[in-house]
Amino acid sequence: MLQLDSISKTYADGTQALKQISMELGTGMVGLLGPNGAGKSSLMRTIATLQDADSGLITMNGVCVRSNPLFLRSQLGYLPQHFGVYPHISCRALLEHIAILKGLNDTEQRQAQIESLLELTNLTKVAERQVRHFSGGMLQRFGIAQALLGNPQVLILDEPTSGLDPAERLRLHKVLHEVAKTRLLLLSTHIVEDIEHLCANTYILIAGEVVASGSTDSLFKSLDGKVWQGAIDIEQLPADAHVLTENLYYGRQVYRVFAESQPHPAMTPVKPCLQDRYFLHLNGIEWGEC
Ligand SMILES: Nc1ncnc2c1ncn2[C@@H]1O[C@H](COP(=O)(O)OP(=O)(O)OP(=O)(O)O)[C@@H](O)[C@H]1O
Repeated sequence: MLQLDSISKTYADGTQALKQISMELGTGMVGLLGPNGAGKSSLMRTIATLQDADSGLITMNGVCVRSNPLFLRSQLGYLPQHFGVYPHISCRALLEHIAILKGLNDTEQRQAQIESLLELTNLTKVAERQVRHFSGGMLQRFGIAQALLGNPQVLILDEPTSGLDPAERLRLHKVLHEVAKTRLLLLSTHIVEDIEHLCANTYILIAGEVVASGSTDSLFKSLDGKVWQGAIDIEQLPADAHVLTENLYYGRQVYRVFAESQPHPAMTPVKPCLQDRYFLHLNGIEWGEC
């Protein structure tokens, strides 16, 4: 549906935010996982046609998006990382206002769509409340409802779960899962659990580059037999063993380590997870299969 070929972007101050990004995106939820400053928002804004790339190709169903931005915009819903709302207006009235701006002119159809989006995002009961009284999670669900007005085939969400408490995050996950059944949903996040819960396919973006991509489970299953865990003195690790993460469990420092064979007698093999693969790249660990 949406294809990116070697997209690059350098800002006026010389920051190279995107380096030769290529992606093939079909229906369903696709995760874009990366740390702060990786280029996620730059990529989202570029795909959403809010800024142009310096080079490369973006096509939507075969149509060149960089030269026909309106073609994608007419099928696009976008929720930026930070979005503003008119605070002194009810949720329903604001959706109505945005729907009209989006050109939903048929009153009956517009209202039916608003009702179904309120339902989908669990906002029906609070629809008459002013959005300024909304919690962070409600505000994000409102953001998704407004992005879905007009039934776009592509939905881009930039870090929608940032700052939400665990219960709100799970509530939002349910909404996103539902929404992605019938469209492409590109989800940018630095939260590994978001991707684990939601995305069948993932791109890992670090310093403007896609360093890994594929089905989410294949990304970490390839580390099978190479991840070890234990509370050891890391000075005793051999040179070809690399610390992925260190965690405290009840005051004890426990390391997860990447190594082709058992790096220390006190380390046991553990099932790899997406976080292991993510930290492999974040820590700049060289591995032949990356
Ligand atoms: N308008 C801009 N002008 C100059 N540099 C920019 C601009 N926007 C982003 N950058 C820089 O580009 C790089 C990528 O930033 P971007 O916001 O795309 O990353 P991100 O992965 O979304 O990070 P975060 O999660 O912190 O928002 C960073 O070094 C950032 O400082």
